[in-house]
Amino acid sequence: MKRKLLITGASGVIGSSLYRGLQQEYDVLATDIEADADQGIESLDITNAQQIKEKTIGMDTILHIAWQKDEDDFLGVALPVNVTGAYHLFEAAKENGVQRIIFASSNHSTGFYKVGEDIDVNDPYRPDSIYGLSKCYIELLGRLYSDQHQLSSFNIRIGNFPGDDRPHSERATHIWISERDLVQLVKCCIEAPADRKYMNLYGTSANTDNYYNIDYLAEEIGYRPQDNAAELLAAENTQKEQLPQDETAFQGGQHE
Ligand SMILES: NC(=O)c1ccc[n+]([C@@H]2O[C@H](COP(=O)([O-])OP(=O)(O)OC[C@H]3O[C@@H](n4cnc5c(N)ncnc54)[C@H](O)[C@@H]3O)[C@@H](O)[C@H]2O)c1
Ligand SMILES: O=C(O)[C@H]1O[C@@H](O)[C@H](O)[C@@H](O)[C@@H]1O
Repeated sequence: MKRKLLITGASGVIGSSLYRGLQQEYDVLATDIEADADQGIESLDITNAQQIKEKTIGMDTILHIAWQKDEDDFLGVALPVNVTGAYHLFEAAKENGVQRIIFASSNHSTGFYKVGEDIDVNDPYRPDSIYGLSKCYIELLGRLYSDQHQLSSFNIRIGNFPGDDRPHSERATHIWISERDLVQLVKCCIEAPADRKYMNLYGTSANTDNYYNIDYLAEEIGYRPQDNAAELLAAENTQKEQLPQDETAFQGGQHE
């Protein structure tokens, strides 16, 4: 029987790619705040605890992608929508015996490390914004629920996924992830053994000069990225120098 997968934020840039890429293999319930009957996307607002309780019944895995763009407005958006929504989701998952939540976290949870600094996925958080900080909070919500309850929690710190499958800045070439690599990575997270209770990982393609070491993911969860931003640019004769440069010294750079 196919695994039952709930996707939140399925109409967005990342959500729609993942919905497309995963719907053959899994029994997907695709949701977003805006329903889209033509695409098979049902309405689910992550701030509505009751709706979340209903939609998580019988699910094996939740792919939590929904996010209201917050422009670093903690009190107005990040806290009441994104943080609160994640809390409702973890609570409902616990009550309904969901096995794993995979959360679309971000490189901005550690974006204040300097360019050139080698960082490991277990290094301390260094959010570069209120946005990044709320990602840290939700990652730790996952840590708590995995330690305290039967829930497994995976946080993918996604690099840069612009939607047209190519990097648009010099900075992006260090953290870019292609659509097929992201789909593969999420499948690896879904299929990782059930006793793997908690995992943080960076989600990028196999970019030359990647900011993060992701090689160990091949052995740990079977992730073997096929794409590389530098090779893609070389194939189309674009030099990195021709792309917009980021003057900040921090890995999180400008919010693109
Ligand atoms: N695109 C990237 O480069 C990137 C990188 C790192 C992390 N992320 C994370 O991935 C996720 C998706 O990013 P995206 O680029 O696809 O953004 P997006 O804005 O295209 O998608 C977000 C989706 O969430 C939905 N949404 C908003 N409020 C909602 C609510 N209250 N309830 C349910 N759904 C709601 C929106 O309608 C939208 O379809 C976000 O959590 C983002 O932080 C994205
Ligand atoms: O760092 C980046 O490029 C990306 O980071 C993600 O967290 C944001 O959701 C996305 O809008 C940015 O483009």
